[in-house]
Amino acid sequence: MRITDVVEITKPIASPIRNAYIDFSRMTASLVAVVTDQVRDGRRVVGYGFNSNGRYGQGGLIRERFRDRILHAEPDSLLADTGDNLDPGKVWAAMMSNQKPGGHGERSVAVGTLDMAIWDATAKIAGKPLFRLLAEQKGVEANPRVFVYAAGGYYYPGKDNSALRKEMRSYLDRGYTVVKMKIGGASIDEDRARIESVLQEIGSDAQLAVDANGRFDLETGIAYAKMLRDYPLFWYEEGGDPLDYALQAALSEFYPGAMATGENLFSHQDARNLLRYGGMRPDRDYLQFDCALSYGLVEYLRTLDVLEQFGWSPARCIPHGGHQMSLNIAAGLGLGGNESYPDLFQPYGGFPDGVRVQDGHIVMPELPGIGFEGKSDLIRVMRELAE
Ligand SMILES: O=C([O-])CC(=O)C(=O)O
Ligand SMILES: [Mg+2]
Repeated sequence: MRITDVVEITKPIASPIRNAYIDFSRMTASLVAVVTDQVRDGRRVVGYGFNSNGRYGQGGLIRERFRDRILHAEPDSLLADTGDNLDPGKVWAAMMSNQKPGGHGERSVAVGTLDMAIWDATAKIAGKPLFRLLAEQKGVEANPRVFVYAAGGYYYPGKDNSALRKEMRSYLDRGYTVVKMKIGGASIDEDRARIESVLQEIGSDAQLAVDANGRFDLETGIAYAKMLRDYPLFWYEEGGDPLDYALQAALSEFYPGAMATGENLFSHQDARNLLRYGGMRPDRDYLQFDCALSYGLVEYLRTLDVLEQFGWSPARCIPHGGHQMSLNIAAGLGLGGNESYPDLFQPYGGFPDGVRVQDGHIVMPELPGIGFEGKSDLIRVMRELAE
């Protein structure tokens, strides 16, 4: 068997929203297809992938570098020892040949996008949902019921606190028990008023997480920590620059509640440095590494090994990104849950049709691969690319 083609298209996922750092008015994402010569249920096996929001499409890197490394590799060198399926680890090694270590830049997004498609193809060839395949490989029991929380609460032209409350209420109406909003894109007094307004709205029906998107310097991060600790929040996310581990450690001295970070760390080495130097607390904090931005699941498995080495449970991981790939990892390998953007970044995010959030959880359907075929608006754009 072999991979016969790798195709990429860069698609807009623009919206008028803004966090504390960027707006999404020109945001794009790469959609990729990895075409194989295999046929299952009368259809050619094609694996699909896309990168999460926030880092733009990676068409240049995918088309000019990584695609060729896959297609020029000796086909048998990409296969499992059984010879009847791909080995995602070997495809990963082919993509990363002749790459220096460190300085991860955005090549990790290009590789993560392709890696998603390779795992999709691999699980489809095996005829199983990816989460079942992962649990089997690891020798653990899969749990198809996954915690999800609703991320939104962006700054938006003309959006006042009543619109923010209405947005959060709509997430509760859709079954979520944790909601997230942005902070750091307004004054601290305004943000306090926004938080109080949302807390009043959700009452005891749900909990609130807040996300500063890495905006704060140490002084501002501490000022926010002191303000935020007045409230029973689910977590305080990404206060300062993602690579400033000393800042993260200092913030935790001022914030006794749960903190979350990691969506902008793109390698297991960066993850390890966060655990070494970031003062993160394994009994309460959350890690948000997103495989689609950070060299894919082959690398995420290394990151999970690092966690284990440092005494962290995979249950402390709730990845960024809101895609079905991380849902599979959560269900297969026991992560604590996954992000979800109920109203944003469609058709890429979200769940297969018919999956409903109940009591803050979804149940994974038994679809071969990642499950894209179960989401009609998504599989339509995927098939336009390669079938
Ligand atoms: O606004 C963004 O870039 C997305 C983000 O941080 C999140 O989902 O946690
Ligand atoms: Mg975030």
